[in-house]
Amino acid sequence: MIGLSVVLVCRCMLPPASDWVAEVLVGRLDDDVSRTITGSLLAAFNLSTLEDSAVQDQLAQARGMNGLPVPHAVRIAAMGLQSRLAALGSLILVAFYLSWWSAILLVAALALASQVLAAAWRVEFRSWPDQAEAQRQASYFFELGMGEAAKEVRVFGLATWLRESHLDQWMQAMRPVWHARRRTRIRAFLAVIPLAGSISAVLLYLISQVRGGHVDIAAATSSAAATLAVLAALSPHLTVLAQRGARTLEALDAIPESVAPDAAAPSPLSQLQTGHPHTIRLHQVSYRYPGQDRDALTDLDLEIRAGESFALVGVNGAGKSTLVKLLTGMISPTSGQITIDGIDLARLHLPQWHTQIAVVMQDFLRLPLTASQNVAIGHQPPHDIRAMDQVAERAAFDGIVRDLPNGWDTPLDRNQDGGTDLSGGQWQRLALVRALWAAEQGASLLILDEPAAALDIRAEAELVGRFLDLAAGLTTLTISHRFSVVRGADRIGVLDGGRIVESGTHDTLLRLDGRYAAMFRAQGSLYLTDADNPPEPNDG
Ligand SMILES: Nc1ncnc2c1ncn2[C@@H]1O[C@H](COP(=O)(O)OP(=O)(O)OP(=O)(O)O)[C@@H](O)[C@H]1O
Repeated sequence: MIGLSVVLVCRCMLPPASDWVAEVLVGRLDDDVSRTITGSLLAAFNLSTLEDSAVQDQLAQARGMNGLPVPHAVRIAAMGLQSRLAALGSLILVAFYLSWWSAILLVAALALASQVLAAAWRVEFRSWPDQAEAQRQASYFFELGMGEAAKEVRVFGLATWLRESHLDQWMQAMRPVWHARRRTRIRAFLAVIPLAGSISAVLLYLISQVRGGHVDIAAATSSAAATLAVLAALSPHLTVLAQRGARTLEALDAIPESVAPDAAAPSPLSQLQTGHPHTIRLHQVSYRYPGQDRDALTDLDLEIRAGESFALVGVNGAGKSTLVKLLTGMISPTSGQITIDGIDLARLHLPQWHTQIAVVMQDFLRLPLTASQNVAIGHQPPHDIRAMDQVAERAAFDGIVRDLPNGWDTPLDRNQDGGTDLSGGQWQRLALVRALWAAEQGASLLILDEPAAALDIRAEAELVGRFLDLAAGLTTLTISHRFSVVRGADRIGVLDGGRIVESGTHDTLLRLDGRYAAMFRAQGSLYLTDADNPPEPNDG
């Protein structure tokens, strides 16, 4: 009797106890999972790793897209454990009140049904990982319509196309799963027949025992309830799901290695001398994006001298932004070498290199933070806001700050209390102020990649000119399609077919009458048709 009481008490206590343990574990795992995924992603300096579709699939698996998120798996494992222990309790009751052979028959039938059903579930789950790409695509189409492209999608009437593309990818992902599900349902149905037969046989035996007076009514009631409760233990999907969770855990474990192999600093690291402008050399540098069949840059030789303002021009797709990504260490050359003051960039500690760079990209950051935080991002915030005022004044941003409801402390985000937004051109000015602020903090290489394309041509030329004056003495790399912006640089390089095909001052290149001169004339002739924009080429 004591043994039985223990079994009953354990059965009652088990669910809350295992739920509690599971929740404690889930709390810890949730934290670990998000730290591993976001931590690894943010630690990855190499953008090509993040763009790699194999890494994308692995990330999707680690998030549980094709299996089960790890925390859910823990809850499911706890439920599986509960149902097994509950079944064990029921079987002990059957063995005690009725007969050992009844319990053994139920165990055998339960094990058989569980095996067959688990195999059926496995077939279905095996079809999931192959669908990672299609599922990602489906989510992409959905998010495109909801996120940054929401305006264009609607204006261009792309909603139907997006919906159909989303559905198409989703069906492509789900069809094999549904097919596997249909195939396994019949097997699952057949698997429960022996179990149902065994339960019926035990119940019939129980009735015969009651009629024969061998079992009293209390024992009969307990046995009947326990026999039927065995069915509740038939939960093989819980086991299989928990196993899927274990696979998710494996994918999660592999992430730091595959996403951010570059996060571990190369050894031995070289120390860059700071406090002066740097000379950058590219020696026979080639770069090919993963999965592409041709180079974006080929055997590129280039020297940007310390303190020089260098400008790069080239048609769309010539490789200008790729060069910026290489110089900032976001991608590594497929072959060749980049050196900074003679030190291989691959051997520099990237965070240290980044303190030396101020960059204004085409798609620069717009953060939902205050104006001053947006300027100081990545560098020291001002101890005294007057220092930032001075930088803003030099970049003609002071008027914009004055017009903000709360000056530098205004959140540049309409969703926040007292927040506002800037126009595209004002944001670009802010990005330039950010670069100047970085220079104040010690950055000595300024990279401007189409720095003010949202401004009109005169405002851009005026702003970039002013910016380059302020940055005099630092090494600057300016990329622009506008000749009014690049013509003032110490040296201009023309990038074509992945190589620098011409370089020199504006005047030298015009005299050369090559690619630069042709592009300059072409742009000039366009402006000649616009009475509001004075022609520039003739005065070069
Ligand atoms: N993430 C990427 N994956 C694959 N190919 C890419 C990727 N980014 C750029 N490319 C390709 O590399 C080449 C160089 O692109 P890049 O963006 O460097 O040109 P760009 O000179 O900056 O062009 P633009 O003037 O239009 O900004 C192009 O052929 C482009 O299609």
